[in-house]
Amino acid sequence: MEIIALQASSPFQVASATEASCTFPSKVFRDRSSLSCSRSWNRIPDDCHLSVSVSRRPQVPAIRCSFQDRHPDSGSPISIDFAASAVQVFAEANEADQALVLKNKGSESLEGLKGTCIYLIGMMGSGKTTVGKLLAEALEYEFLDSDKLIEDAAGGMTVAQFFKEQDEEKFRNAETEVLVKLSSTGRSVVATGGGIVVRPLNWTYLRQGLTIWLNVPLDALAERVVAAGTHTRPLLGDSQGDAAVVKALEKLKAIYKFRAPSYAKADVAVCFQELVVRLGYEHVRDLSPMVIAFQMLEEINKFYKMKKNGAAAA
Ligand SMILES: Nc1ncnc2c1ncn2[C@@H]1O[C@H](COP(=O)(O)OP(=O)(O)O)[C@@H](O)[C@H]1O
Ligand SMILES: O=C(O)C1=C[C@@H](OP(=O)(O)O)[C@@H](O)[C@H](O)C1
Repeated sequence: MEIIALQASSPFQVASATEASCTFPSKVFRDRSSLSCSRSWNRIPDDCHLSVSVSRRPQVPAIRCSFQDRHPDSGSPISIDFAASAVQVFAEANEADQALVLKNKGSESLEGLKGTCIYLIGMMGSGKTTVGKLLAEALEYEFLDSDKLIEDAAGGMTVAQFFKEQDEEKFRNAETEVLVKLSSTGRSVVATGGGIVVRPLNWTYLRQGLTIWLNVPLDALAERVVAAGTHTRPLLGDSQGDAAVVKALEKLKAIYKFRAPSYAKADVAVCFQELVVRLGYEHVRDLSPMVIAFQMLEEINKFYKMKKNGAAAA
């Protein structure tokens, strides 16, 4: 049997509970880490369609399956091993299984975290609050929202009122004060305000916890914040009507340009665009909060594993 490294392959797609398929080579498999191919052949026919049976066990971090057939041209035997990444398996599981897996995964992460606070950072609308709540539940951590803590400290004044009646500088001072208090706590997932990263002083406190950046494409953010109403996010102004998404996107672009290097300082990042490609989805809106929370836990575990290996090697 001729064995040649596979050059082009496609996203591994789970079609149903028991069927998965992979079509060569019309689509390019972009995430090589989640596909391993033990054997291949020298010319892959354009229309070669491979079907495999998959054991669906979401509790298992990754599934492997193998496929055996004959090469359509030469008739020689072929054998291919696939491995789907953990998030691919998770994304295909039903909600009840996902809840269970998230809980198990959360328990696994506790060993590395050792009670460390988690600070979620990212642009406004990136899902820090939505996903943060799920993450806190999985870890049995407390969920806190820095905007909410600022509002409470200001006697219930909303963030939007704060910007209107005082100014951004005073809001940022209040934000730092909240962060100072938070830095002496543990076992919390904190959804921070999108602008917390710009003050270098804030990093002194953020660094006492684990920072996770939710890296979401700006066009998806613009859609979300307009759907939620831009009046709640004073830096975007009040964009309404047909051009609202376009206007919000322009503002987000300007803000992001300035902040991107600060977000990139996070210990861990979850890149939504990468996740979309890996899962073979069309759009960021296809990523459920559960899938994002799962991927966060994956990244947290990876981070502490690398840290442990680094310490052992030193
Ligand atoms: N994965 C997601 N899928 C769909 N909608 C989402 C997702 N994450 C967040 N949202 C929606 O986007 C808006 C902003 O989310 P939120 O969690 O408040 O962001 P942040 O706290 O980062 O500002 C909310 O209306 C929320 O329901
Ligand atoms: O990006 C920012 O500067 C801000 C984001 C908001 O929080 P969210 O990121 O939770 O929307 C809030 O703190 C305030 O409107 C300022």
